[in-house]
Amino acid sequence: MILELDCGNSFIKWRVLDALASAVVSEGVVDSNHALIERLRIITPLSLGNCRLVSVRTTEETGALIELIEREFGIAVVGAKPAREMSGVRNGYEDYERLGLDRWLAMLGGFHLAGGSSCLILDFGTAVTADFVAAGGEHLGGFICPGMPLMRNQLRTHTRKIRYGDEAAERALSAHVPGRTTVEAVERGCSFMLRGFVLTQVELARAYWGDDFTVFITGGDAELVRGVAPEARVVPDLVFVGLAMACPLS
Ligand SMILES: Nc1ncnc2c1ncn2[C@@H]1O[C@H](COP(=O)(O)OP(=O)(O)O)[C@@H](O)[C@H]1O
Ligand SMILES: CC(C)(COP(=O)(O)O)[C@@H](O)C(=O)NCCC(=O)O
Ligand SMILES: [K+]
Repeated sequence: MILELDCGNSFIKWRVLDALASAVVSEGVVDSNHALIERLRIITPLSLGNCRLVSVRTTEETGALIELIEREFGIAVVGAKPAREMSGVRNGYEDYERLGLDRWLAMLGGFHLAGGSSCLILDFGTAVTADFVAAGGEHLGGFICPGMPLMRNQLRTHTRKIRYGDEAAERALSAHVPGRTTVEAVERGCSFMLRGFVLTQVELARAYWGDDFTVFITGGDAELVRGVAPEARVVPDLVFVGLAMACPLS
């Protein structure tokens, strides 16, 4: 079996594939290395052969996780590395190593799923990112802005009177009418910021490519913007699609 990990700034997304990498055996989201190990230990039968991962965390943090997995399961861990060019996509950053690896893999995955035509990749995690890949594979660059967790936490930390818990936040997002409580006003307001971001990015893609492009939406908060661009493909495992391309096993 193959263990796949996507280590973002807030959460570790994990999944276990069967030995042929043809089916997902188990998957989930955890908030710490410890929770990951605990969660994996209860999968039976578990016979991991190898592990591939992508991380946007520090070298130290990523190294510690790799060491932990190697020790715990006795398997080799392969980490995705930055590249100037891969699978037909050319990294557009002035310094290609500075581009977030999660963005890079989502681009590889998106370009592949789009069959090599132009695509716009939107990722709604701790941060929100947009990346533009033209037909032919040239990465034009992208945008980074705060995601839902950062926006709501900024309001909670930098104002005196915006205070609410996670459960109220979740309830508030069941509708999009103007809020009549603080939690509704903030959660729905931030959600509209994300939705507005989708629209402006799609507008920019249209200016470049007319109607000839595919929009991909991924990341933990993808559901908040689903439906804003009805033509968009919501692909929760887009980073994993790219991870398999960047780190083939065997
Ligand atoms: N099952 C889930 N577990 C944890 N967070 C989730 C889940 N589903 C949606 N989310 C939301 O996803 C966001 C984090 O997205 P994610 O892509 O995991 O971020 P990152 O890659 O930066 O760690 C948070 O706002 C969180 O509330
Ligand atoms: C932009 C990001 C913070 C997004 O991380 P995430 O929200 O997925 O945790 C990450 O891709 C990153 O650290 N990138 C390096 C900076 C850059 O891409 O320019
Ligand atoms: K991410």
